[in-house]
Parts: sequence; structure tokens; C-alpha cells
Amino acid sequence: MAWTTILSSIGIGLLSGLAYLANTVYQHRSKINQLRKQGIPMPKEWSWLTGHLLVLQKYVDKIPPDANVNLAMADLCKEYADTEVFLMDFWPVYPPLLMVYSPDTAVQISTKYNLPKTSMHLKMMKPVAGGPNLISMSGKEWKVWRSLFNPGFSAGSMMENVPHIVDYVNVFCERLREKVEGKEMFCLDDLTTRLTMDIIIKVTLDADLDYQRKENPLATALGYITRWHSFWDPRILMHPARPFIQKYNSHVMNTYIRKELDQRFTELREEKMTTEKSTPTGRGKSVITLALEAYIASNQDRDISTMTKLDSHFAQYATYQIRLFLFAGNDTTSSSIVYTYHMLSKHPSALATLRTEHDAIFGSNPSAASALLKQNPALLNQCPYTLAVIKETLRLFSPAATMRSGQPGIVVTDQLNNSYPMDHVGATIVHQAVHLNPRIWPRATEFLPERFLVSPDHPLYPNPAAYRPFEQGPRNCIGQTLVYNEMRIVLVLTARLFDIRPVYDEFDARNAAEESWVKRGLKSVGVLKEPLKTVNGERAYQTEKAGTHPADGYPCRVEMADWTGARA
Ligand code: HEM
Repeated sequence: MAWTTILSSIGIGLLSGLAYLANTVYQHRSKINQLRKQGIPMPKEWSWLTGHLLVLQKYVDKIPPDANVNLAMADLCKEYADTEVFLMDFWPVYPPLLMVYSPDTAVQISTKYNLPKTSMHLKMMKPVAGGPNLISMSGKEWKVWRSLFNPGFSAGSMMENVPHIVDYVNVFCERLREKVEGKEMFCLDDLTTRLTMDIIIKVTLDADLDYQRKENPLATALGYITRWHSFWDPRILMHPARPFIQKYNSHVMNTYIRKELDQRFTELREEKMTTEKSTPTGRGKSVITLALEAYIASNQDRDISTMTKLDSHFAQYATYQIRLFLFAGNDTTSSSIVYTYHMLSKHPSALATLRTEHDAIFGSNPSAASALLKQNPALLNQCPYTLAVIKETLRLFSPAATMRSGQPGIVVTDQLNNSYPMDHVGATIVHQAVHLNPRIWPRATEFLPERFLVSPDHPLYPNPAAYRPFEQGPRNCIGQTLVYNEMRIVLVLTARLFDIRPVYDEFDARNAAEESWVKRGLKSVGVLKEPLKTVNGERAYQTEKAGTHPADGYPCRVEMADWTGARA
């Protein structure tokens, strides 16, 4: 009797669970079905069970297994060239999203309505930041933290960082020289990631890690978190080891940052107690300093001598933001530096124009540029072609995108004036697609830095709404001035000294030679397939590794350049 009761209770529990699940699926999919009936453009292979998940998979299968999912999405976008907006039902993996690559619709989402972030943002960014952060926050909470950090990332503040960046780039040059001497093949991505890590840690924590020369627990922990992070790849997201690895490294990062916060707080407190000024002087506005100044300012009613330690809630939130800066400021910039070298190696005439510009601004001796930049950081602003090269690289290889939540009553329109109600759907602006939109960009796939230098009446002049590597509107990237400075300094100090070229053929041949005989045998009888190695003919495709690192870390060789330029 007791058994029958237990079994029937389990049965009823299971049935109720199934009924709840079926009802949730039905409720969700019927909303999409309704939009389908209203004629909202979307792939027709929609299913009540899987939505559009399998549709995207078809495109993912056409690119290498480690390629960035946005490259597959950009391919799918081409099928909606008339509207430049279509719906993808990714639920339950992601919310259903309008895929947008029309500049005008993008402006409505980012600027006109400034739609909030989705609940997925916190979920996706939590392993990286540890908790709520500038990327995931919305509304008032976001505004408070953003205004707190805006001055620290201002153009003026960033100019103050130029001398530090020059020092780190000089170490990067030394490392490149070692590679020249060693005549070895190496992964450029590793060197640039260490460089950008040194820079972002200096700007954020005011600390010198010298990570280009030696290991450091903070940088290593962030490296692990990044390697075990993905916005899409189920092989990483569902890996059973992932939560443990991330938890451990999260702890390492929190401990390190908390120690820095406490130490800097004690310094600021002592400084404040011994000076009359309310804000400390003599220290650059590093992110950590700004956060602490705000904390002290918000406690002005308290006697500073009684504030012996940081409020733990504040310290926790400040740690999340600092972790975000370290993540956001490292990988994206490092990949972008690699892609700039890649473009220059493919376009020798652009490289020559860039070098000529550097000769004109910094004189014919490349080694003199460091000292000149330190003396007068504003010289960076006299290099328009250098900036154009960077902008064009970021157009062709954008490392990010934006996702926003829907809102009841919001309706966006496409270029044909079709309406898209956003009551139940969010939106993603697909940067890789908007930047290659052939309706907007003449010769869209070509590397033409001059498009950023021509006057508005020139056919190449870009539509400002179509160029959005850092997004637009109030939620644009806080770090963009830092990125432009960093990348310009790297080019000024390296482009005339080194010739860097990719050596994927050599890398692939070496790997093939080292392949086990079992693998070779299985390939020869067709059991194992040779994996795809290019996307649209590009071997250095963007991968799923956070920050869209180039495939296989960009194997390359470097030689001293025989540029004589102005000296000739
Ligand atoms: C090439 C390098 C970079 C690119 C392409 C890039 C791109 C972007 C994009 C597209 C967004 C909007 C994301 C969204 O809407 O969800 C964003 C936001 C953000 N980025 Fe960057 N970023 C870069 C480097 C940096 C750096 C160096 C920092 C330094 C701290 C940084 C910090 C942030 C932060 C904090 C946000 C959130 C801003 C907010 O919502 O208020 N990024 N970035």
C-alpha cells in the first residue's frame, strides 16, 4: 500500500513537472508563432520544440569548430538583405532576439530607446566579474557606477597614461627583438595579451606587474577564467570542470584585488587625514583610486579617522567592476592589435603610408619616438592615417556586439518601415554584419583605411551609424579612448622597426607532421575529416575564445624591417 502511494506520488510529481514544462514551452513558442503569423522575418525552419537553434547550427557547421559564432550569424544575416532585421528564437539558451544589421534600426535600439541589458548579461559575465558589473547593470544602478568611472577614462586622464603605455610597449619591442634573434615561429597573440594585461592593470589598479617578463597570480587567474569562458560554445559552457576552475580562480582574483583595495584605501585615508584637500593629489585617476575617492566622498558625514576599514558591500562591488575592466580591457585590445599587424602584412602599401606618417611626425629615427611621445603625448593626435588603419581593422574584425532586452510597448522599424514589436523579444546588433553590410559600405570586404579620411561628399565616406565597434549611445564602451591610444602607441613604436608576417602554412605543416599515425590513418580512410581551417578564405579567423582571439594564436615570424623612409 505504502509503495503504491509513493509510486503514485512520484508519478503525479513527474506528470506535473512535464505539464509545467510543456506549458512553459507552449507559452513561449506561441508568442513567437504569433510574430511569425504577423510576418516578422525569420528563418522558416522554426520548430515548436527547438525554435531556431538548429537553423544556426547549420551555419555553425560551415565554419571551423573554434570559430566565433558571430561569423556564422553574419553569414545567416546575408539572407535578410532586404530588411536587415530578422528574428531568431534561441529560447531557452538565449532570449528570442531580433538580429539587427541595419544601422538605422541599431540606432533605435542603442540610442533612441537605449534598451536595458538582459538578465543573461549577469549570467554570462558573472564567472568573469564575480557579480553585477557595468556591462550587466541597467537603470539607476548602472548610471551611478558609470558616472563614477567616466572621468577616469576621459581623454585627459588617458593622455596621462601615455608615458606608462610607452614603457610597456618598449618591453613588447624587446620581446619582439628576442623573437627576431631566435628566428623562431611564435604566437603573437600571447605577446599582445601580456602587453595589454600589463597596461590594463596599470590603468585599473595602478600596479606594475611586468607580466610580459614574469608570471603573476592575478593575470594567471584571469587567463584561466578567460580560457574557460564562452558566450556560446556548449563544449566550454557545459564542461563539468568549468565551475571548479572558475570558482578557484575567482577566489584568487578577489583576494588579490581586495588586498590592493585595502592597501590603497589606507594610503588615501592617511593622505586625506594629513592634507586639507578633500581629494588626494599626486596620484593619477586609476580606476581603483576613483572607486575609493567616491567611497570616501559618500561617507563625508563620518570622521575619516574612524573609517578604519572598507565597507564590505562597497569592496565587493568595486571588486566586480575592477574584474570587469581587467577582462574587457585585455582580450579585445590584444586581438585587435594582432589583426592590425595582420592587415598591414597583407597590405604593404598601407604599411608604407603608415611608416611615412610616423617619419613625418616623429622624425626618421624610430628609436626616438618613445621619448618624443612621453614628452608630448598629444603627438598621437597628429597621426590620422594610423587611426584610420586601426578603425578599418576594427571594422573588419570587430571583437564585440551588443544584446538588449525587449520592453513592453517598444516597436522598432527596419529600412522598409516594417514594425517589430519588442514586447517579448530582445535584440542583438551583429557588429560583424553591420560592418560588412554591402548596402552601406562600398567595397565592404576590402581594407581601405582612407574611408576614414575622406570628406563627407566622397563615396567612401562612412555612414556614422554603421561604424559601431564600441557601440553607440549611453552604453558605449568606456574604454575606447584607452584602446585608440594603446593601439596608436603600439603602431608608432613598432611599425617602422619590425616586419611581422603570419606563417599558418608552416604551422599547419608542422602540426600535420606531428600527427599520430592513428589519426592519419583514420583521415586517409575517411573516418576522421580534416577540420575546416578558414572562414571566407581567412585562416586567421576570429575564434570563440573571449575577445575573439585569432585562430591558433596567430603563428608568425618577425624580422627587423629594412625601412629607410625619410632616411633614404
Ligand atoms: C578593441 C577593444 C574594445 C572593443 C572593441 C570594445 C567594445 C565594446 C562594446 C561593443 C561594448 C558594448 C557592450 C554591450 O553593449 O554589451 C563595450 C562596453 C564596455 N567596455 Fe569595451 N571594448 C574594448 C575595450 C575595452 C577596454 C580597454 C575597456 C577598459 C576598461 C573596456 C570596458 C568596457 C566597459 C566597462 C563596458 C560597459 C560600458 C557600459 O555599459 O557602461 N572595453 N565595449
